[in-house]
Amino acid sequence: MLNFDRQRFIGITKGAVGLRSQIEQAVDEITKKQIDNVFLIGSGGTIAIKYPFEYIIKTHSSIPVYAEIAAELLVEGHKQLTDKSLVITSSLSGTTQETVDAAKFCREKGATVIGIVGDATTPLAQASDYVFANAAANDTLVESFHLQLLLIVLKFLNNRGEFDKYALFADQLATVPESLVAIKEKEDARAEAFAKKYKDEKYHMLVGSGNLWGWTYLYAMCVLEEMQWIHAKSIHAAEFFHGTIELVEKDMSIILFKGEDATRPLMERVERFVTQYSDEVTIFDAKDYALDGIHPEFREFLSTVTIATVMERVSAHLEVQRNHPLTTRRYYRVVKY
Ligand SMILES: O=P(O)(O)OC[C@H]1O[C@](O)(CO)[C@@H](O)[C@@H]1O
Repeated sequence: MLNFDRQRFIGITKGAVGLRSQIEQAVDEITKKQIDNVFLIGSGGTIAIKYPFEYIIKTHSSIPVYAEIAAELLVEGHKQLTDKSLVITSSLSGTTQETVDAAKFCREKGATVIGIVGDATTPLAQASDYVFANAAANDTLVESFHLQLLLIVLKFLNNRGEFDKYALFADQLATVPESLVAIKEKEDARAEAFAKKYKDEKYHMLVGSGNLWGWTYLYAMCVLEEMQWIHAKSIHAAEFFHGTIELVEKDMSIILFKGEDATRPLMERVERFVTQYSDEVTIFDAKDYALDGIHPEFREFLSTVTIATVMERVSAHLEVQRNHPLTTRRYYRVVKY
């Protein structure tokens, strides 16, 4: 496969699931603190990868959960943030200033801070009470962070008596790295065809919901806009009919990310509409991807990793077809703002 190193990918994803015992030990300690609420904090891609966990906690637990953008939290504060809050934050570089500052702010309030990083010596790690480190890069960060977050969040719900199948789930998670490679292999030709067809497309609408809303926001902003300089809008399937609908044209590129959670009918409603009025609808459906070691009832938790692993193939081909490296920036960390 184009620009893909199997061994590196397996090493990173196995590194994430291999943190299981460290995560369980930390979560057991944290649970003893009688946590009242959970804050999921990040910036850009790292808040986007938290949104599925806001969804998972809302739909599986009675504990209040808040997904907060780091810079916004810093200026407005949060009355629910206390010494009984569990804060989960992440930064691959460990140096994104507003994320690091938000972790420090939460710690000053007495909250317990978990930091997920690529390197345990970075500022976010130093600002956290519990650190999970797994080296990754932009092409693997969603898989790495999502797998760790699944272990953290579902173990926490297990300790609260809200997810009794955690041990089985965590055992089965170990099979995911190999499945993801097989999914990439299956989808690579389709990803290449998409990149060839849409390399000069000026605008894409991306629609997602539930577990995949964060991914939809991430792919539009952090990949198409940031890494490819292509205009893109992320639209929640439930909101599609409340505005965006009026822009649909026969030649409008519309990308649908379909997951396997309770919100799937919202995506099906959008699909029925857009396939009638646009000839350029591309569907990436988590249901199409085999996860042999995973019990069907756990599949909804993995939509983000399967879709992200496929879209990494799309990004790899877009970069080549458009002759625009995914790493090129003209402003981000280049100029001051
Ligand atoms: O994970 P880090 O190193 O904090 O980087 C966050 C940055 O990376 C991105 O997620 C993608 O480049 C941006 O949206 C965000 O600003």
